[in-house]
Amino acid sequence: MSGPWTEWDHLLKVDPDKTLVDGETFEDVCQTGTDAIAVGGTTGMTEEKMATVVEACGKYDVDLYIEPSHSNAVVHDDSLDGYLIPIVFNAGDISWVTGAHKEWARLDDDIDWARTFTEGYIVLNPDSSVAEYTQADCDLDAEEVAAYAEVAEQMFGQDIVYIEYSGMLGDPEKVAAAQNELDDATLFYGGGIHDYDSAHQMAQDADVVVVGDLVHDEGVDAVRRTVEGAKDA
Ligand SMILES: CC(C)=CCC/C(C)=C/CC/C(C)=C/CC/C(C)=C/COP(=O)(O)OP(=O)(O)O
Ligand SMILES: O=P(O)(O)OC[C@@H](O)CO
Ligand SMILES: [Mg+2]
Repeated sequence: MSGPWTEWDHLLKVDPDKTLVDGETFEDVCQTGTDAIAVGGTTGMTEEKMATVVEACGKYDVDLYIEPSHSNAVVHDDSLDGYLIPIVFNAGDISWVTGAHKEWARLDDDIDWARTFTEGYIVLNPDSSVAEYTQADCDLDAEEVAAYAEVAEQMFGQDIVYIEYSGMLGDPEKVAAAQNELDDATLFYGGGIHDYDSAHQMAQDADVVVVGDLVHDEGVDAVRRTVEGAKDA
C-alpha cells in the first residue's frame, strides 16, 4: 500500500488542547505550506476539542487527518482525508499496541477502514507525556531503534514508521539507522523541530518531518521556516 504520505515532506500536528498564537487563525495554520495537518495530542483530548479543530481546518485546501490518542477522541467528518492510528512498538503496556484498538473496534460502528491507516511509533523521549502514558522503553540504542523499524515494516506491515521525540530534538543517528533498515515504508520524524536548520537536518534521513508545539508556541511564520527546511533537504 502506498498512501499520500509518500509525497509529503512536512506534516503539521495541531493539538486541540492548545491555543494558537494571539492574532493567528486556523486559516493561517492551513496556509503554512505544510503538506498535511494531523489533529491530535496525548493529554486533554476530547471529542469536542477534536471536532472544533477539524471543523475549523476542514474549510481549507490542505490534507486533513486526525491522530486520536484514544477511541473517545475520534470524530467522523467528511472533510477528513483519513485517520492516523498509532501503534506504539516499544510500549510497556499492551493497551497501546492492540488494547485501545480493540476497544475502538468494539465501540465504534462507523469506522471507515478504507481511510484508516496505522503508524508504527517508536517513542524515544522519556520525558514526553506519550512516553509516560505508554510506559515506553526509551532506553534504546541506534541498532535497537533500527530493529524496531525493521520489525514494524517487515513483520507487522507498517507503511509508516514514526520516530517520536515529542518535545525534544532527537538523535539523528537513530533516525538514520531506522531509515537504513526500511525498504518501502515512509519514515516520519517528530520532536523539537523549531527552525529551518532543525527541519533541514532531520529531513536528511526522515522522509517526513512532523512539527507540533511550534505552531502553538511561536506561530505560523516559524512553521513556514520549517517547511522550507524540510523541502530544501
Ligand atoms: C485506537 C485508537 C483510536 C487510538 C490509538 C491510541 C494509541 C495507541 C495511542 C498511542 C500513543 C499516543 C497517545 C499517541 C498520540 C499522538 C502523540 C504522540 C501526540 C504527542 O503527544 P505529546 O506531545 O507527548 O503530548 P501533549 O502535547 O498532549 O502533552
Ligand atoms: O511538538 P513537537 O516537539 O514538535 O513534536 C511533534 C510531534 O512528533 C509530536 O507528536
Ligand atoms: Mg505535544
